[in-house]
Amino acid sequence: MQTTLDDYEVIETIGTGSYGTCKKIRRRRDGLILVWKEMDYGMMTETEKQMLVSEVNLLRELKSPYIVRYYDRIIDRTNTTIFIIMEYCKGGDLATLINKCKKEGSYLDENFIWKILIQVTLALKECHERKNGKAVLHRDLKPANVFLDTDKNVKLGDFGLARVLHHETSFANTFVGTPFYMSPELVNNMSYNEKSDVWSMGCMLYELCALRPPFVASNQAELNRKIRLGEFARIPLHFSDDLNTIQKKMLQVDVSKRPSITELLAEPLVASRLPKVE
Ligand SMILES: CN(C)CCCNS(=O)(=O)c1cccc(Nc2nc(OCC3CCCCC3)c3[nH]cnc3n2)c1
Repeated sequence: MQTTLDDYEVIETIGTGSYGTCKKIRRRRDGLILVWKEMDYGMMTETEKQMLVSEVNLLRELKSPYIVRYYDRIIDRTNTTIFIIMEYCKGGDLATLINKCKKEGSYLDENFIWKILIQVTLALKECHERKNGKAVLHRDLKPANVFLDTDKNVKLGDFGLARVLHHETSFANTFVGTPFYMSPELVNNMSYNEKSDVWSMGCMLYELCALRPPFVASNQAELNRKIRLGEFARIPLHFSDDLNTIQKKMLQVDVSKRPSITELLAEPLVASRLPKVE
């Protein structure tokens, strides 16, 4: 049934993303804690609004324990705002966790990093499997978009929203952060594909270990050059050769040599760590 804003009570603002504000809310009827993301569609063209509607409809279909659960959407026409209601992830995002480790001068636990790798890969598998012919590519995989629940299980968030925002006219597109995770094919203006998400995941895995991205530069041209070259130092020696091996496979500049999600899940180092299907 269609819910209204009155069915929820705002607890606090969690933060502001590239598309709008994220608030922690409580569903009045049962006290369930959720979040909503407010997006002002007032400035969007008809095409962008259509894209937003289709992205939200795709979000509804993504059902995986490793993807932030979509609950509902409320459209407030008077303020041209759409509220997308989703599962609240108590553990926060990985960007916050990485910054905490940097400050403390400590590394993340290797087993925790493997767990993140496995769960993000399973989340992407769910998305890449064609949903009635449409694969949902994340396009904006980064630590700030990976959340943790109470048991420190991964919850991939903000799916699809990235695509709406990468549309030329959208305001957000002009002020997004440095694209450290941009794949070589994107740098070379080729099309984004499923293996581009694997590249971004390789960059994220590197950053979880080294507490900095594999390619760093002070400007876009320099960053593009480094990404095209694809050279980076080994992850810290603190981490195993196994983790280093799998991480290097994901950062293959040549797309044909880079594993797909399915090939990644078949890698012995990964397959041996997959949750047993109950
Ligand atoms: C901007 N950073 C400093 C983060 C500040 C805020 N800390 S934090 O690490 O995200 C944090 C702290 C505690 C709980 C949660 N839970 C949470 N957050 C979401 O989005 C956060 C939002 C994403 C866009 C940018 C602003 C923040 C969710 N989306 C769907 N479920 C969500 N659950 C997040």
